[in-house]
Amino acid sequence: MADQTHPSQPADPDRGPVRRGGQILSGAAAAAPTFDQLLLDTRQSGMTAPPVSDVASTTSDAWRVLRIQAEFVEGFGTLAQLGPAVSVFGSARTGEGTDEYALAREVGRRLAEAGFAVITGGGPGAMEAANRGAHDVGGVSVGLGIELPFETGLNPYVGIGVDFRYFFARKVMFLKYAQGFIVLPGGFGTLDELFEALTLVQTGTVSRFPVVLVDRAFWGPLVDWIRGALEARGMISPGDVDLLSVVDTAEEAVALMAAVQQGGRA
Ligand SMILES: CC(C)=CCNc1ncnc2c1ncn2[C@@H]1O[C@H](COP(=O)(O)O)[C@@H](O)[C@H]1O
Repeated sequence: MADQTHPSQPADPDRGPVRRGGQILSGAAAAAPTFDQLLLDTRQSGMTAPPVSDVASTTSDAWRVLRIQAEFVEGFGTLAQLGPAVSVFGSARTGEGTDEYALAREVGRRLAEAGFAVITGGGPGAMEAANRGAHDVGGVSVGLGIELPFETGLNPYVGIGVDFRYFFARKVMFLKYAQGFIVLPGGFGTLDELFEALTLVQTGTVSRFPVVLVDRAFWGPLVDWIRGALEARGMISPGDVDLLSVVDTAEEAVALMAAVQQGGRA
């Protein structure tokens, strides 16, 4: 079978310690699958899907629902009192010292200065920078961490942190406790978070929810493709693309959030 190992997901069981659920794990414990893998990755060797008749495995999937439920309870409990907040997404690989990092940090700072809590995925890169910006000015800095098969952990600028085992539970929190999304340049994870929000706004599941893309040069080709392919071929309605705002600066992005918060158009 072809090696499908992702460069950022070392499969070596002898790798160094990893941090999961607030614990430092090493050796066999570090190599053990995450809860999300056990639930979803039934094709990987050692985690084969049970035959339908395997009552014990089927029951264990059912029991997993209780753990999932506990995750929602913890998230709701921690975030219920947050006040106005904006979720900021962007690449986990954005390096300190780059323009993208500075932009994310400025977004975090300006959001905090405007009275918003800053919610991120709690990881490195743009997430760290946005948390850091909020932290710089004494703002509320939230990290919703995710257990991953390789080393991760909440960045040091997270003030309120919740560690999730299931991606889907964590995604509910990004939406439920935010007044809008600011999306910085990023990869698959960022696109996933962006398109989930857009689908919910498009279908009217959430309303008055601004989705702001920062960096025209980066996002412009995607917006052009949405217009030229999705809209042109009738896959979305005319005007759906306007659910996205595209700006170049942190100042513009935060001003849009503040305007919607004060009763303007999303
Ligand atoms: C160096 C590395 C890959 C670390 C991964 N550590 C992570 N920690 C927390 N959230 C993450 C991580 N990777 C991806 N995400 C989620 O996916 C988005 C970034 O994914 P990407 O780098 O654009 O695709 C983030 O907004 C975050 O919610």
